[in-house]
Amino acid sequence: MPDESILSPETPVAIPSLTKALEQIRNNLRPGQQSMADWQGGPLAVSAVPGSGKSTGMAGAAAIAIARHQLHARYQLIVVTFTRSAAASIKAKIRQHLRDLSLPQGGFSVHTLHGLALNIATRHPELSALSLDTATVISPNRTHQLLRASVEQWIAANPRHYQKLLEGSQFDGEETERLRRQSVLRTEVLPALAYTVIHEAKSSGLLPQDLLAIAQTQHQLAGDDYQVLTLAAGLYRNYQNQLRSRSLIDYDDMILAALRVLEDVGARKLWQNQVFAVFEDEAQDSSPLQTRLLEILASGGEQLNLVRVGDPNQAINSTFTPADPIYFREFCNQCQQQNRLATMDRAGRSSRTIIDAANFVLTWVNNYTRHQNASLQEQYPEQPQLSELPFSPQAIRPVDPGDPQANANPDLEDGGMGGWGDGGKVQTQPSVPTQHSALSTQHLEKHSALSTQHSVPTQHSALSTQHLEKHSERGLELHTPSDIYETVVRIGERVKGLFGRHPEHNAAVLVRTNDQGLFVASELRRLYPNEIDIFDVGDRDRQSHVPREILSLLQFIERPHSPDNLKAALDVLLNRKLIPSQDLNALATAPETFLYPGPLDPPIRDISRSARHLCRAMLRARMELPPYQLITFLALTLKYNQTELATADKLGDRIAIQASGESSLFRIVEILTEITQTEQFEPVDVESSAEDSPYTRPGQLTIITMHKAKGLDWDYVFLPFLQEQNLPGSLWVTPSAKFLGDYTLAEVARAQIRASLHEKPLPSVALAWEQAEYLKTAEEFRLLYVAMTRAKRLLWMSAAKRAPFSWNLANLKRRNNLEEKRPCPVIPALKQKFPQAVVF
Ligand SMILES: Nc1ncnc2c1ncn2[C@@H]1O[C@H](COP(=O)(O)OP(=O)(O)OP(=O)(O)O)[C@@H](O)[C@H]1O
Repeated sequence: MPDESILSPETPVAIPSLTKALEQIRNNLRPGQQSMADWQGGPLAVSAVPGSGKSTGMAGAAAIAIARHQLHARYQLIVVTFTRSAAASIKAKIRQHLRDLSLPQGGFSVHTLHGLALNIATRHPELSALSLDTATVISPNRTHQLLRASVEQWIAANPRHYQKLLEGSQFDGEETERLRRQSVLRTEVLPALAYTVIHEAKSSGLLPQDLLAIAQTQHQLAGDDYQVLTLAAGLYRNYQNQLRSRSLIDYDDMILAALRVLEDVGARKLWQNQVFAVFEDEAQDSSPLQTRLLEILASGGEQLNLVRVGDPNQAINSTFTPADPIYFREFCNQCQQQNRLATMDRAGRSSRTIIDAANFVLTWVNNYTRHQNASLQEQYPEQPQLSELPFSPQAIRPVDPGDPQANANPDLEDGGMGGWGDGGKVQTQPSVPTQHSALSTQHLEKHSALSTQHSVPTQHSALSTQHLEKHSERGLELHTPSDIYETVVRIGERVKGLFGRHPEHNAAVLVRTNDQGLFVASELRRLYPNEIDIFDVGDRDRQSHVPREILSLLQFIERPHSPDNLKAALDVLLNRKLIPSQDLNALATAPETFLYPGPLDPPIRDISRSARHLCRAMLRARMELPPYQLITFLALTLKYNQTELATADKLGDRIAIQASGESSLFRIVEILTEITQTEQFEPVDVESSAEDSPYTRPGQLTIITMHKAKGLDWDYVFLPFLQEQNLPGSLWVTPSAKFLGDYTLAEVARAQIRASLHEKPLPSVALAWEQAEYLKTAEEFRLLYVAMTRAKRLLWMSAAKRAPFSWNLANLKRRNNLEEKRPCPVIPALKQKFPQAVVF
């Protein structure tokens, strides 16, 4: 590439060494990535397949743009991505490039979309009507008090409409049934409707009155006996009033507040003058409103300096945000017309077989959906084309020889010993007779049906070893364990074998739900104590343990004479390993004797001394510290790590704002109780670079949901429990709410809002329900695709023959609620296409 395309002719100092260094960055990129590096201005869309190096390419392109345009702290490149961890990782990459180029670090900043919006909104409180000194950001869940209060207000103000809901599709007036229905409506159906609709409408920029206007354009939609959108608009209005009266804001408010700021000409100019361009990663996940924000920031000059990089096939947020993949596809189409679309279809992450399997699934699912679409079209001939296909037809291709990525498209080096054969070996030649091998042998014996069922045992292992030699080279395994317990044993054995040979590699089990993750983690810990290094991300995310633990301790210091409070506090200390194991009930039954014994009380046992000491220290702190400082004190007492301390601080700030000056311990406990009961209090992520990510450490088996796994990769990826019930699954009406009909109000409302946003006619209730189902199915298949494309060397997939309907851990431990389950429809198709990969 000639020098002048790296440093533009306007660049005043064309330093030869800098030019060379920039060229080197560019040369280390693939052709698709280079099109980002060559960007000089104007809009650019980059549609990229999984593993093609979007973030790597964007970091290189960002460094080149910063150097080329001599950006600095007052005229910056803004890089935006979806999650905090992705932001930390791309920031680290850009910093490294700038260090290599000996350039200052001020020419760029990296944000999440919400972080950027909050930044803009809080700098201009007078325009945004949002100030963090007076407002608190919340992310209410379905049972949040705000939603319940909005529902109650609506019921009180709309008795006739409510009566209609109570009557449902049929009602004989029986009193117990009426009470039951009331309870279902108040606690389940209406809060769910409010939760879904408020988020859908608000993040699309619709106000309650807009929703009402949409409802009123439509006179009597077929089947809309409950006037769902009118009802939803009422709930939304109440919610907004509640927020305002309590000085709270939610995440959607932040984007709206930032847009309000940018509507002001002066403020807009101020921001635009500081922004040279915006680079957006994961663009398929942005809602139209978020995109609007970026467009405004990027249009300070003569043209729109906006580079959007994404993969419409990895859009997995469309069922809970309005980030429908059609928006990014549209942007790509517009750019294509101006010859400003680049594609990146080469990817070096996965082995060829894994790439083949992912490509196969993409095509298969589109064909499968086309069929479904055709039959719906027959059912509803008057409606326009239902929806787009789940996937854009973009195939992943392995990289060309000479690619800059070392060891691209890596094969599985498994010594020909992989697969269930590792498990088989344990069965035939148990290693050291540890407690574990006894356990797993016992386990395997329980499952001996699995070997005898399929073939004579010896023949089976011979067969499978032979089999494995072939397919393990290929890096794809398709298992059909007899049930979910055997699934975990197969994973455990396989992981042990692989890590035994390659301790430098990493692995992950990707699950569809947190409950499944909890089950896998608990089974693996039981079967392989201290043998497999497990990192259960769900467990960490339940950092709701921070609010819960602090609450238990505060409740204790507020009412130390309550045996329940003392017991809960001691439980926390024991869980954190701050006191030795002992019978806590014995201590908790007589709090006073335990805490401040009189001269006649029997002496305390040595083992309980540290417990008494810690409890007394906490009670002393109550006397000596102002209430807000107690949270920090307790966090230190619990010896929290860095992330937990940061989370506790965030919690303290949040409570201080919400209590607005009323700083009694009683009030703090009250607020914290509400937070633990109704919110997912998000833990603080302490920044870590991609290389040092806690999710991908060598020798570690990470258990993580498919959603969270996005953007990450591992050498070995296990996808268990691919049952049709979970993937794609189907929308479901709880039996308790069936009196309203065979659909949920929330999904119908969402489909109607979406149709209106996409400027299509509002669908009837029956069709809205079908569309919601269609949307969900498409997204579930994209989720599977994301999960499959996380694997580098081994992709292990399984659909057990027997699985539970619900994944309640207590029931699963009793092993009595398994049912025959059909596999996800992709699995039989994959088996047919890749017979070598089938493991019996
Ligand atoms: N030009 C390159 N040179 C060397 N390695 C590269 C290059 N581009 C990408 N890689 C490597 O390829 C892998 C995938 O890259 P990256 O995570 O950026 O992909 P992605 O497109 O963002 O993936 P996904 O969308 O699936 O999350 C990483 O290990 C990265 O280091």
